[in-house]
Amino acid sequence: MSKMVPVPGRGIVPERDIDKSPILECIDLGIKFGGLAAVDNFNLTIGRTEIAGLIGPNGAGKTTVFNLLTKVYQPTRGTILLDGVDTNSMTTAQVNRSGIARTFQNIRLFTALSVEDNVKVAMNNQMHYNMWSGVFRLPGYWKEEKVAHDRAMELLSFFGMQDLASARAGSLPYGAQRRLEIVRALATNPSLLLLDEPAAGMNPSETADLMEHIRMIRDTFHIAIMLIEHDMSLVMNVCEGICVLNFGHVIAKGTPAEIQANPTVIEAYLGKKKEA
Ligand SMILES: Nc1ncnc2c1ncn2[C@@H]1O[C@H](COP(=O)(O)OP(=O)(O)OP(=O)(O)O)[C@@H](O)[C@H]1O
Repeated sequence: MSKMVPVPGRGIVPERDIDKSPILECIDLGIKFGGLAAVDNFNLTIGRTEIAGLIGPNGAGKTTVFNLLTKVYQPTRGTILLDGVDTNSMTTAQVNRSGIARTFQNIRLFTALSVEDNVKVAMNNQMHYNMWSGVFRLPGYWKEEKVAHDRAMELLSFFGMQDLASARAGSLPYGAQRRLEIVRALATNPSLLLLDEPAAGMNPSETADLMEHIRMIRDTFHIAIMLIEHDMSLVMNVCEGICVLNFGHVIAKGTPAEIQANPTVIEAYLGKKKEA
């Protein structure tokens, strides 16, 4: 884990990312549903290869932040800069092509398709053969198919899932389905990977394996990862910077050690958790 250092205007940044511009900047981001400000005055900067955590009690606004970043929701106010580019006018698909991929709290796979096809469908935004090549199975189609197959197998191997390539996605055990979701997100070639409760429903050994893979993703693909997670041991072990939300507001930002020692956080979140 790289040392976190304070940089004026950017908060704390992993030392290795200091000379690189941030991958994500949220400036005064907010959204209202009716009268409720689900997220308000949200400011956060994420370094190019940072593993960042977004935590907070149930209903704090964490998933809403992911929905704003991926343009499922249009912000009521504020700006999102992805690699320095304002995403205001972008659709969800455009944001994905520009570099943000996500997984969901509830698994969303094509359960009737094979594991490999699930990955290939995710790659679709990068396939270049035209319709006629596909319909008539022309050489361009087969060439792209080979590239897609090789890439899918490479990504599946990363998670040790290559032998499951032809299995039906819906037949996989729960933990493997969660890993496949991450593979599908990686297949879109993101520069920022958003993971919404990746350890939910996993047993302790699967969670430990996931932690290892989150670090490996960062080190292999050199991308940033932002994760929402209720499993505090995972968050405190893998995240370099942590942002804490409560009732839609950022109540703390800092390193795992700073967050664990922050009285406001303990009162709002960790303290409550311990009492439960
Ligand atoms: N589409 C919507 N319409 C109205 N209210 C919404 C909508 N989406 C979210 N909210 C509200 O915004 C608040 C934040 O919800 P959100 O799902 O972002 O919380 P969360 O921190 O992800 O919670 P959890 O940990 O339980 O998943 C909640 O009060 C929720 O009811």
